[in-house]
Amino acid sequence: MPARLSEVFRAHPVHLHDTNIEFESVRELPDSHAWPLVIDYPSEDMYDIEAVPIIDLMDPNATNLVGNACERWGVFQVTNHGIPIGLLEDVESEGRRLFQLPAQQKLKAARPPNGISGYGRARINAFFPKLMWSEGFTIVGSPVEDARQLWPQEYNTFWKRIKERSLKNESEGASAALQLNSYPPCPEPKRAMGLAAHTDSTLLTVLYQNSTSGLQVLKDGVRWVSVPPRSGTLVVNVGDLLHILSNGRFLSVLHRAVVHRTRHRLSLAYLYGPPSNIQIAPLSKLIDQKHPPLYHPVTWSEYLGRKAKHFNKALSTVRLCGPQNVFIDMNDQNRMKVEW
Ligand SMILES: C=C1C[C@]23C[C@@]1(O)CC[C@H]2[C@@]12CCC[C@@](C)(C(=O)O1)[C@H]2[C@@H]3C(=O)O
Ligand SMILES: O=C(O)CCC(=O)C(=O)O
Ligand SMILES: [Fe+2]
Repeated sequence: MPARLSEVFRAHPVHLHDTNIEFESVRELPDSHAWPLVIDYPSEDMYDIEAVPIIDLMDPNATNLVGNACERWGVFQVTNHGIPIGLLEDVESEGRRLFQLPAQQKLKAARPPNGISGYGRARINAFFPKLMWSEGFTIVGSPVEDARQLWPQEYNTFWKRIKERSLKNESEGASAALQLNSYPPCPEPKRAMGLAAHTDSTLLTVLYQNSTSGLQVLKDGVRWVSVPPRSGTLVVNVGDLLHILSNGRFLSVLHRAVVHRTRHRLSLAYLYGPPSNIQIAPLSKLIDQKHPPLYHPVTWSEYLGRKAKHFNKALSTVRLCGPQNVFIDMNDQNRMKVEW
């Protein structure tokens, strides 16, 4: 089994870069990118009855609020998080500069089929018959070599800003990936998909979105709820590893990104997990006779391998047999939620 994140996909190559389009110049949605009509596409006259909780991290009750949000939603937004907005805007503008490059230039830093870092489509494209209306750039470790390919003359600006401001590396006790996502304007947004429904494999994902909406989360398995951007606010998603660590008490949230007719959306996802070779198992203090462990121990590396093979069914592949007192978790018919 690979120990480092960068080695995970050697055994799970995906070939995704053979048909690339210049999104900005396309006037009609090509058949390759035409999905069935998007249900719950956000509309001006539709408002959500329930909204994703917004939590002020300086609130004395913040810990409880976070716990409740993780149990009910698997997602919440935070204010007063201490991350300077200027830092996020700097990374956003570097991302914008990258995605504005001509396709041929970006492809010089293409993520190899068996690699983790670089430019390209989200790996999850491999599980769908249609292509997504987005492009991404994944950074694990230093992006210096990719930056050298993208901007041979002045690669320093990009990698210094990204490295100094946003990445922790594996030697500092955690693993993380930074994912820059770009969703160009789309001629037929209701028939396109920016990023299809998925859960993240992380412990937590911290997401910054520019001023254009697009992120939606599935609530109670029945409706897509939009998470509109609010200045200075970050979105936090519960990932599959936290779902396992909490023995199913916290829900990894199914989410997707829809696209817009005229607006270009950018998001930055900080995908945070444990050191890649540390085993994650349900916490012993959550286990008793009424609550037996529901998941096998698994490392992030192993889990990413399962995700690469089974995609949204990965969580059920590490599932042990269920307890007596369960009901089907509406967020995903492949898994179950425990009654607490
Ligand atoms: C560490 C990782 C999590 C991730 C795969 C990756 O290697 C880097 C990109 C991450 C991302 C972002 C978009 C959605 C996602 C499912 C994908 O295909 O790439 C996630 C992966 C994940 O959380 O499993
Ligand atoms: O762009 C978004 O809002 C979602 C991005 C996302 O889900 C991801 O990068 O994993
Ligand atoms: Fe995600």
